Amino acid sequence: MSDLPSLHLPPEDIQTDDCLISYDYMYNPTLLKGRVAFITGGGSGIGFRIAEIFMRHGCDTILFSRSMQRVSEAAKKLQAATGQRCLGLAGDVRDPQSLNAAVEESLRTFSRVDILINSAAGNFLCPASSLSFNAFKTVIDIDTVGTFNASKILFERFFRDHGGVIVNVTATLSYKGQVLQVHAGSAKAAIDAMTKHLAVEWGPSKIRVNSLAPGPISGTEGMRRLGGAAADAAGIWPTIPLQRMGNKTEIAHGALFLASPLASYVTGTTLVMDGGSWLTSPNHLKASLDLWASGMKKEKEPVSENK
Ligand SMILES: CC/C=C\C/C=C\C/C=C\C/C=C\C/C=C\C/C=C\C=C\C(=O)SCCNC(=O)CCNC(=O)[C@H](O)C(C)(C)COP(=O)(O)OP(=O)(O)OC[C@H]1O[C@@H](n2cnc3c(N)ncnc32)[C@H](O)[C@@H]1OP(=O)(O)O
Ligand SMILES: NC(=O)C1=CN([C@@H]2O[C@H](COP(=O)(O)OP(=O)(O)OC[C@H]3O[C@@H](n4cnc5c(N)ncnc54)[C@H](OP(=O)(O)O)[C@@H]3O)[C@@H](O)[C@H]2O)C=CC1
Repeated sequence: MSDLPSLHLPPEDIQTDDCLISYDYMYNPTLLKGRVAFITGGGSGIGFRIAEIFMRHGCDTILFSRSMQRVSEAAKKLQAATGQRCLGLAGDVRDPQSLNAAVEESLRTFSRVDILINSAAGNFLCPASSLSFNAFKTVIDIDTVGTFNASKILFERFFRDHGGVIVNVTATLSYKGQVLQVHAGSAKAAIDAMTKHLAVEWGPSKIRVNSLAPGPISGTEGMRRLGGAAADAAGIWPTIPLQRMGNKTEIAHGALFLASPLASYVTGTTLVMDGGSWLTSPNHLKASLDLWASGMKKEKEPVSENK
C-alpha cells in the first residue's frame, strides 16, 4: 500500500473566526487572481472562511453584514493574513438601499465585482406551533429576500454588462423536512429554486448561479444554535456516511470551485457538502424538542463563543 494521505482527510480549520495558522494549497494559488468577491455574512463563520480561502487565491473581498465592528475586525485579520485587500461594509440584506450603497462603494474601491457569495442568514430552533408570524417572516426576509436583493443589485450594477458568478449558501434542511426548522428549511429551499430561475435567465449574460448546501459544520454559529453540542454529546456523527462533521475550510473549497473557472460549465445546480449526512440522519424529533424546551426558546439569542 502507498503512504499517501487519505482522500477523506479534512483540510486544516480552526473553531473561531480567525485565519488559518497554515494552509496547504491544493489548487493553483492564482486561481482567483485579480478577482473581487462581495460576500454577505462574510464577517463570521462559513462566510469568513470563504473570504479567507478566496483571498489566499488572489481575490480581493468585500464583507457585508449588519455589524460594522464585526466586518471591520474581520477585514483587518484577513488582510494581515493574506496580503489581499478586504473592505468591511455595514448594512442589512433586507434593505436594498444599504446593499446598493455598499455595491457602489465596492465598485468605487475595486472598479469591479466578479463574484457574489450569499452567506448571510438567520436561524434558531423553534417548533412551527411556537413560531410567531414575524419570526417566520424574518428568516425568509434575511435568507431568501436578502439573497434576491443582493443578486439583483449586483446584476444591475455590474454582472449584466460584465458577467459574474453567484454562489448561494443554502442547506439540506428541506430535503427530509427537518423538525423545528420550517422557517430556515423553507427559506433555503426557495433559494435553491431561485438559483435555477436565475441560472436560466442570466446564463446568456455569462452569469453562473449555483447553490452550495453544507451539512453540520464545526466552529459555526449554525452548529451552536441548532444543537451541535447535544449532537456531539450524543455521539451521532458515526451515523452519517463520512462519520464526522465538516469544517469551514472544506465548505470554502466548495465555494472556490463553484466561483472559479474550474466550474466554467456548472450552473443552476446545488453542490451538497454534508458527508452524506442528510441521506442517513434520523430526524431527531424528541431530542430537538427537549433541547428547545430546555432553554433555547427562552434565550432567543444564544450566547456565541465568538462574540
Ligand atoms: C441527539 C441530538 C440532539 C439534538 C440535535 C439534533 C440534531 C442536530 C444535529 C446537528 C445540528 C447541527 C448542525 C445543523 C446542520 C445544518 C444547519 C443548517 C442551516 C443553518 C442555517 C443558518 O442560518 S445558521 C446561521 C446562524 N446565524 C444566525 O442566525 C445569525 C443571525 N441571526 C439573527 O440576527 C437573529 O437570530 C434573527 C434571525 C432572529 C434575526 O434578528 P432580528 O432581525 O434582530 O430579529 P428579531 O427582531 O430579534 O426577531 C424577529 C422575530 O423572530 C423572533 N425570534 C428571534 N429569535 C427567536 C428564537 N430563538 N426562537 C423563536 N423566535 C425567535 C422574535 O421574537 C421576533 O418575533 P416577534 O413575533 O416577537 O416580533
Ligand atoms: N453552520 C452550519 O452548519 C450551516 C450553515 N449553513 C449556512 O451557512 C451560512 C453561514 O452560517 P454560519 O457560519 O453558521 O453562521 P453565521 O451566523 O456566522 O453567519 C451568518 C452571517 O450573516 C450575517 N447576517 C445575518 N443577518 C444579516 C442581515 N440581515 N444582513 C446582513 N448580514 C446578516 C451575520 O452578521 P451580522 O450579525 O453582523 O449581520 C453573520 O455574519 C448561512 O447561510 C447558513 O444558513 C448551512 C448549513 C449548515
